[in-house]
Amino acid sequence: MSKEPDRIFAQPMAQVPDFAFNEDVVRVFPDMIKRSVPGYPTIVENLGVLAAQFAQPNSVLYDLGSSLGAVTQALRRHVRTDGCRVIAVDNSAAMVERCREYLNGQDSMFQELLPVEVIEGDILALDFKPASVVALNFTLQFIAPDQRTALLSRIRQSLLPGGALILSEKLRFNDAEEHALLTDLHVAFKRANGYSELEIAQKRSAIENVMKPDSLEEHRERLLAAGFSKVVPWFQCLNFASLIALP
Ligand SMILES: C[S@@+](CC[C@H](N)C(=O)[O-])C[C@H]1O[C@@H](n2cnc3c(N)ncnc32)[C@H](O)[C@@H]1O
Ligand SMILES: O=C(O)C(=O)C[C@]1(C(=O)O)C=C[C@@H](O)C=C1
Repeated sequence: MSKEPDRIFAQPMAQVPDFAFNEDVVRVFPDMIKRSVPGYPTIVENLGVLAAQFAQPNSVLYDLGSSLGAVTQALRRHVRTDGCRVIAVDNSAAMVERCREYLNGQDSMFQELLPVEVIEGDILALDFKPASVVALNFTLQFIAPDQRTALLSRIRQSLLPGGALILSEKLRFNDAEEHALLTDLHVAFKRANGYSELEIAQKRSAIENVMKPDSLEEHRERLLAAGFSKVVPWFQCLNFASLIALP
């Protein structure tokens, strides 16, 4: 994986453009996401551990909004179920190209990994195959809010008995004091990881139009409305959380 440090927002910008998963972001993405999302390495590795418990023989494991394939690689490290294959989907051409390179690297280092297909495409237009594990790792927050229930319903329809959706998201909080505290602590986390006040402020304006976090309550209600029967949070670090949703 690229070790290039994220300096995308380090210089003052006259106008901060909306955040996009372009070439510049792809180059620094491993560094950016690790320094921006508290608990990210723990979530990714354990997503593989969880997936191994839900994987059903001869089914598909989806990594939706796969970026550079960190989740796909974790699925391939942990899932040993017969006949499973991974389908990773992302609509950023730059991400998909680099993701394929990294997965070729994983294939050359390890034997007997699950087969994987990386699709460049919109997850809203995906024709889902019967799946036992679907991972949405910090992807739903970038989907237009009015499209989210329909997407989750389609995922629910594709899930086999015994399977699970694993959904990780940045959260907002309905309680203003809780929201302010966890937002401040997230800023402290970024500062501790070497981001300047300018970088933090410019990144905030870049993502505010494109990334719309929901509260835990909204996630729970929407997942139930989409047909899931049970929603179990398994991880939270500051304002970032991951949930298991059972069909
Ligand atoms: C924060 S990143 C996901 C990080 C990744 N899952 C990981 O764990 O490293 C969000 C990704 O979702 C992708 N994305 C956003 N909207 C999408 C859509 N409609 N269809 C497919 N991919 C999408 C972006 O291109 C981006 O790569
Ligand atoms: O909230 C922030 O400041 C973030 O940087 C979060 C976040 C994310 O949650 O996906 C936003 C964009 C990048 O993909 C990396 C991290």
